Amino acid sequence: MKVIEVTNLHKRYGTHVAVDDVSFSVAEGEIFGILGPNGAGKTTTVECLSGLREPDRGTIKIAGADDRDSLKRIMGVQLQSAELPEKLKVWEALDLYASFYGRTSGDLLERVGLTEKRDTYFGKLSGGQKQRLSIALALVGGPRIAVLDELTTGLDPQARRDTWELIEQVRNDGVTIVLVTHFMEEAERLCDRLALIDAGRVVATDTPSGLVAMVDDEQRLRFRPSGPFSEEILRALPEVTEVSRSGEQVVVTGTGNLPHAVTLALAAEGVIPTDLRIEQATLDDAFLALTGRKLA
Ligand SMILES: Nc1ncnc2c1ncn2[C@@H]1O[C@H](COP(=O)(O)OP(=O)(O)OP(=O)(O)O)[C@@H](O)[C@H]1O
Repeated sequence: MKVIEVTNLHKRYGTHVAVDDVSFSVAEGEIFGILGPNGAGKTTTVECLSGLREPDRGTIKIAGADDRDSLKRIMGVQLQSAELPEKLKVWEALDLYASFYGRTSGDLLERVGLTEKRDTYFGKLSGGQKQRLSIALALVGGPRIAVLDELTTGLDPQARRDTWELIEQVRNDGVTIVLVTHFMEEAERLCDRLALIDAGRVVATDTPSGLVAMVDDEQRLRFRPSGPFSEEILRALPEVTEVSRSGEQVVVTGTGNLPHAVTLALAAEGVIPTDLRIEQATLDDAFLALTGRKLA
């Protein structure tokens, strides 16, 4: 079932078109990503989605939300770099937000792993803890949909991974998630489907693997052979398009079930591919092919 349907969304700031004819839909229970470089129009899109900005044109349908009040109940929003007063304690922030919805914060602190920080000032939290709190604040109204904007920007790799796990837990609890990001790795790891957006336009919408396959299903294998062999045995395989050497390493490019075909052919010669690495095209490659630009 579709819970969000955006059709031909358009938003200008003065003469600058920030969002140009954007359409996508989000199914219940999905983590739907909006991935694109800085300035692509991602934040403007989700601000329109959450009723914080009025679009110039286009329609936005949120299942069950016919007015602003019902939208507020259905959708929880965490906006980019939302700051709280330094001297607000974690529990005070949660209670304050809960009061907006006439609710209590329940076990949210525990769910986001901040129980021990309940009496800590916002200003004393680490980047990752601030982000955990902002997820808790987006969830405090018990929403069916959570919109999370650039959640892991500025976090170290461990804090980023912890936040990803938390987002997955939230989804497992039945919340549909719209995730704005400019990190390819984050989109690949978390999103069921995503819209690639560039200069205000959606350039493609699909699963991460579908987007990559759209561009290129070529893979590259790198390995060190355990002994000498003739490269011709690999060139003869229908899966292989190219074989080259880089020092001691053999690099094989091809399609289909390339790892299986190559290891089998080598095994027949008594050769083991050691330090075997498989490199596949990434979302970055897909973005580059679709827009002529790199994501990062
Ligand atoms: N309030 C505003 N007034 C004027 N221009 C704006 C405003 N907000 C955004 N813009 C411009 O609109 C374009 C889209 O901005 P938006 O913040 O939606 O992009 P984004 O993809 O979220 O980028 P980022 O990842 O950098 O936040 C940018 O060129 C930005 O400079």
